[in-house]
Amino acid sequence: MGMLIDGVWHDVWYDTKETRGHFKRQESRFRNYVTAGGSAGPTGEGGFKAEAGRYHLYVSLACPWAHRTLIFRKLKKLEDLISVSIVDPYMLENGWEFKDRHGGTKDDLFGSDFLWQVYTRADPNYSGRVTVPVLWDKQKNTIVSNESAEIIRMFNSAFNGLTGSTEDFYPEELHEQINALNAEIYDKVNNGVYKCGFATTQEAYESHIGPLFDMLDTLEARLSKGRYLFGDRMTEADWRLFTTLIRFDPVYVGHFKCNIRRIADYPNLSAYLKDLYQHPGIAETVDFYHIKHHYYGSHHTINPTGIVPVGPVMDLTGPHGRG
Ligand SMILES: N[C@@H](CCC(=O)N[C@@H](CS)C(=O)NCC(=O)O)C(=O)O
Repeated sequence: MGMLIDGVWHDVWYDTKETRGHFKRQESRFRNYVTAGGSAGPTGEGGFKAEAGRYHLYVSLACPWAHRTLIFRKLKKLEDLISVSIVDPYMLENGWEFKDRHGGTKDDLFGSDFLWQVYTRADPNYSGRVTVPVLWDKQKNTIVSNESAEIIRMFNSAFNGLTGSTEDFYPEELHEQINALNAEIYDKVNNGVYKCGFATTQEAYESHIGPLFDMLDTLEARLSKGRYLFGDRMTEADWRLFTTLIRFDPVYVGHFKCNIRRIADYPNLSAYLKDLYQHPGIAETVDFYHIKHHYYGSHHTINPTGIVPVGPVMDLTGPHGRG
């Protein structure tokens, strides 16, 4: 674990001293958008036109944020258009690495050993964390974006003319409602589990675990009324929630101490999780080896022995009853 300071790698853990034990996630730095015609998106610069073979995605199969982008690449039929490299599950003193083992790959573009070398290719003086996912432009030789929430929106619509896939997971009429629900789920659930797990004081941990489970209770009730978060309509909000739910019982309950209840204890959330897992193509994007080995094996401040628990037994393939 570490970060780049003026283009030089430093091995440092998250600093929670100034925040009284609270984990604060850093804002993503590269914020351009790929668009159908290459015009600028809501942030960043223009010039990133949707083209087959032009973009490359760097992901971790362990990371819930990167997982969103792999799901959208699958749902929107982008696999032949956008290539992928997968980092090693373990993120240690050199940060994310390319090791070509356990289903991880080498850096297919540059043969780098470490992901930070991809960041310094885009900006030799980059300062900040070196995170996945990264969307790379092979033409301009730079990073388009390292913000998953924005990458999935590009995937949702920018390439439609090339793929013919017009399914819309961010429909215009629901923009406001989706944004509002995303914000709450992000704060209390997606990032909430990290705030519990990376807290370094009892007080900080306890201040985040209540809101996390209150929100899961709210979502449990909401999912008793409709198949998806917005009734019959599957949206990006479902997929953003999915990547946290699928990691919850195997990792967040134990490793991040989010153990008031398991997802398995919530009838609607657990059936909803199964339903999404069984959606065509999705199970292939879920890799429990990477998920478990990454968290339990990379965070030595939390799990010094690095031992990866064998359980839990999960039933994701049985009937979900939500059709
Ligand atoms: N806001 C970013 C967050 C990405 C993120 O934090 N990824 C984690 C992995 S789950 C990471 O790469 N962490 C490395 C670090 O913080 O040094 C996004 O959603 O794309």
